[in-house]
Amino acid sequence: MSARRSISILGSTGSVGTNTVSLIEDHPDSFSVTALTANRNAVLLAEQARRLRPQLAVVADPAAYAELKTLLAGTGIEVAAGEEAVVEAARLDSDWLMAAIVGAAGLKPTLAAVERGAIIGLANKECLVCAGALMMAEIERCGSRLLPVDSEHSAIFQVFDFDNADKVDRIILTASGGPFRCFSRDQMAAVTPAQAVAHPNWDMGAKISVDSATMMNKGLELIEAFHLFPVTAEQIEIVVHPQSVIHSLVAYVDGSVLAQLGLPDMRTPIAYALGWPHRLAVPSIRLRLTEISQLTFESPDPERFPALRLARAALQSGGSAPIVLNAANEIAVDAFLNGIIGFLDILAVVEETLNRMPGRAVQSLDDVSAIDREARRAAAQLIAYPRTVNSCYA
Ligand SMILES: NC(=O)C1=CN([C@@H]2O[C@H](COP(=O)(O)OP(=O)(O)OC[C@H]3O[C@@H](n4cnc5c(N)ncnc54)[C@H](OP(=O)(O)O)[C@@H]3O)[C@@H](O)[C@H]2O)C=CC1
Ligand SMILES: CC(=O)[C@@H](O)[C@H](O)COP(=O)(O)O
Ligand SMILES: [Mn+2]
Repeated sequence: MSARRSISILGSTGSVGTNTVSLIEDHPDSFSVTALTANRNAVLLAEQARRLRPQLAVVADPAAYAELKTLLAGTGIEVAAGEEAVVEAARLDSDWLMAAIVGAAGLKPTLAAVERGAIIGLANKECLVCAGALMMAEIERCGSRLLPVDSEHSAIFQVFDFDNADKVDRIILTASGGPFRCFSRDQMAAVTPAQAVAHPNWDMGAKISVDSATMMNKGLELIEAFHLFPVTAEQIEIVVHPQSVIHSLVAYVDGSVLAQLGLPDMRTPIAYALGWPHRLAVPSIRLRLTEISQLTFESPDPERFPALRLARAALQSGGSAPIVLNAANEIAVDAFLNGIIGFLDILAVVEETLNRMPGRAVQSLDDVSAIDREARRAAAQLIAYPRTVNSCYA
C-alpha cells in the first residue's frame, strides 16, 4: 500500500477489535487511526488510544465517560460518550471502518459509515441479519464497500467468482459444531456458561461463543451469507467441520469446489479486509498441512441444534422474522450468561418469541427498530428478565 489508510474501529476493546488493533500496530507505516469506540471498558480503550493516537475515543456507556476523560487527560485526544457519540465516531472521515460491536447495537453506527461511503470491514453479522436488504441497498446507493470479516464469509468472498455468479452451484458454510457437538440434549441441559464460552478452536467474545455452542451462530451466518452473496437460501449448505481449518467453500456447476483454508485465527480474515485489495503480511500465522492429522465432515443434527431450523425458517419467511430471531437470541444469551435460564432455554425462548410475534413487512429502519424493541420486550417477558440489552436503537 502506498498512502496510509485511515482506520476507525467500532468495538476496539473486543475480541475482533483487539485483533484489529494488533494488526495495525504490526504495520505502522500502512495505517493511521481516526476513532476508537468501546461500550464501557475505559481502561483498555484509553491504553489503545494512547498508543494509536486517534482523534476521538468514545464509550457508549455514559457511566464510563469520567474514567475515560481522566485516563486521556493531557493527550489531546477528544473524548465522548453515549450511543449518539458512537454514531458520530463512525461518521468521522476515515477510509476504512471495522464494524466489531456485538449485536444489533452495531447497526446504527455501521450505517453511519456506509452513508459516508467508507470501506467497511464487517464483523458484526447481527446488523445484516436485522437489516440485510436495507443495508445492502444503502451500500449500493452510497458507493460504500462491504468486506466480510466473519471467517466463513471472508473465505467465500475470496473464492466466489462474482463475474460468473450464475455458474455457482452452492455455497458450503462450515461449522465447528461448537463445544457441545457430541453432547446429548440431556447433557446440554446441564451445561454452564463457562463451558459454553469455551470454544474448541476460536478465542471469541462471550455472545458469539454461546451462539457457536447453540449453533445459532451458523444460523445467523446463513442469513449473513444470503445477503452478502448472489445465491438463494436453498443454495447455502451447512456442513460440520470440527477442525475449523476449511473456513468455507464455493461449489461450481462443473464440479469444482474452491475453498479457503487457514488456522483458526481471526487475524487472517481481518488482515484480508484491512489490506484489501492487497494482502497484508502476518508472518506468525502459518498453516502446516502435515501438522493437521485429519480434516473431517459431518451433517449438522437438527434435533440437537434447532437454531439451524429456526434461522432457515426466519430467512425463508423474511420480513420481521430475522429481526425477531436475532433480538430474542440476544436477550436469551444474555440471560443464560447471567445464570437466569439454562442452555436449552435459549432456543426455547427464541422459538416462543417467534411464535408470539406475527410476521410483518419491513420497509424502513424505523420498522427494524420497532420490531427489534418489541421482540426484546417479548423475549424478556417470557423469562421475567428485566434487561433488554444491546437494542439497535435505545
Ligand atoms: N470474536 C470473533 O472471533 C468473531 C466475531 N464476530 C462478530 O463480531 C462482532 C464482535 O464480536 P466479539 O469481538 O467477539 O465481541 P466482544 O464481546 O469481544 O466485543 C464487543 C465490542 O463491542 C463493544 N460493545 C458491546 N456492546 C456495545 C454497545 N451496546 N454499544 C457500543 N459498543 C458495544 C464492546 O465494548 P466493551 O469492551 O467496553 O464491552 C467491545 O468493544 C459480533 O457481531 C460477532 O458475531 C464474527 C466472527 C468472529
Ligand atoms: C471465527 C468465526 O468466524 C466464528 O463465527 C466461528 O466460525 C465460530 O465457529 P462455529 O460457529 O463454526 O463454531
Ligand atoms: Mn464465523
